[in-house]
Amino acid sequence: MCEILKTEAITTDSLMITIALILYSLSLITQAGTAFFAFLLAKKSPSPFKWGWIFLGIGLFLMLGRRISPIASILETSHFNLLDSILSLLISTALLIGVIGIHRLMSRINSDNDLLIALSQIDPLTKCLSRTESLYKLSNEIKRSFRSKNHLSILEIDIDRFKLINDEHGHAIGDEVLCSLTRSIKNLLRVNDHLGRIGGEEFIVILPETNQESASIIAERIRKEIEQTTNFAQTSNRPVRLTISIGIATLIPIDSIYSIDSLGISLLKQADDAMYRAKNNGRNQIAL
Ligand SMILES: Nc1nc2c(ncn2[C@@H]2O[C@H](COP(=O)(O)OP(=O)(O)OP(=O)(O)O)[C@@H](O)[C@H]2O)c(=O)[nH]1
Repeated sequence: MCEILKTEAITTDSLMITIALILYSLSLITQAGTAFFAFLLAKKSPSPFKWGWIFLGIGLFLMLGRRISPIASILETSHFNLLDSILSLLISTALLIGVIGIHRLMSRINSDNDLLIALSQIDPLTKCLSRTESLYKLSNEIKRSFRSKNHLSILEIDIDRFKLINDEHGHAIGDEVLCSLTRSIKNLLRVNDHLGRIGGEEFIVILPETNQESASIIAERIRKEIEQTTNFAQTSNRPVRLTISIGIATLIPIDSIYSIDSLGISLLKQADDAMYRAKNNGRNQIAL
């Protein structure tokens, strides 16, 4: 009888030892996997986050000793603590879930960030460049013009009597007209040119490596195309036609005492003054 009880106790003990060993091993594998995952994320992440992941990975890696020592102790002495093995697995699992959670949160923040950057660069209605991005592109092109010693031209385009279009057809049709006009202008530009909306019905075209003569030819081509288009609003029951006035300004890249920002502002002012001259001379024309 005593012998049977002793055998049963030994069997139960071996089972418990096996369970504890399995739990500690699972905990070890989970934590090693988490450390490996953190190193993998470090490789893919940009600088500020990279170091966070590296230190987390190193911490998890060093803590593997805490998972290995109970396994070694059981194998050496057959002493085990079932509760500790359960806790060990719970801690490793919690660490893995935590790392996955932080990774998902950071991916979300990154994609929201990308969206915000895209929104600040693109005009939400017409999908051409926003005013901020247009001015940024302009200062970059001014720098490039000085480096390459090539002329740079800009066009300021303003729709003539756009208020009348809004009043006659409604604001929604007015918005459709702005979108169609953007598409029409884009179709006439080269891939290196930039088109941006800098005001309600005011656009800028940045023409790199373009002198005043070429800029006038491009401006006239755009003006003519818009004048000849028979309808800018497909959803309107009456066709919407329009004309535009264009002011042209050209930068000649000779040594200047002015900063890039002042040159950009002055170029915009020249184009704006030219555009108002075109308006004052009767609209539907280009002016230098
Ligand atoms: N539909 C629509 N209209 C806009 C938008 N932004 C500005 N506008 C309108 O554009 C019109 C601009 O009017 P004005 O500045 O008087 O100029 P205009 O009527 O085009 O006349 P000129 O420029 O002198 O030829 C206003 O009626 C604004 O409400 C927009 O995003 N959508």
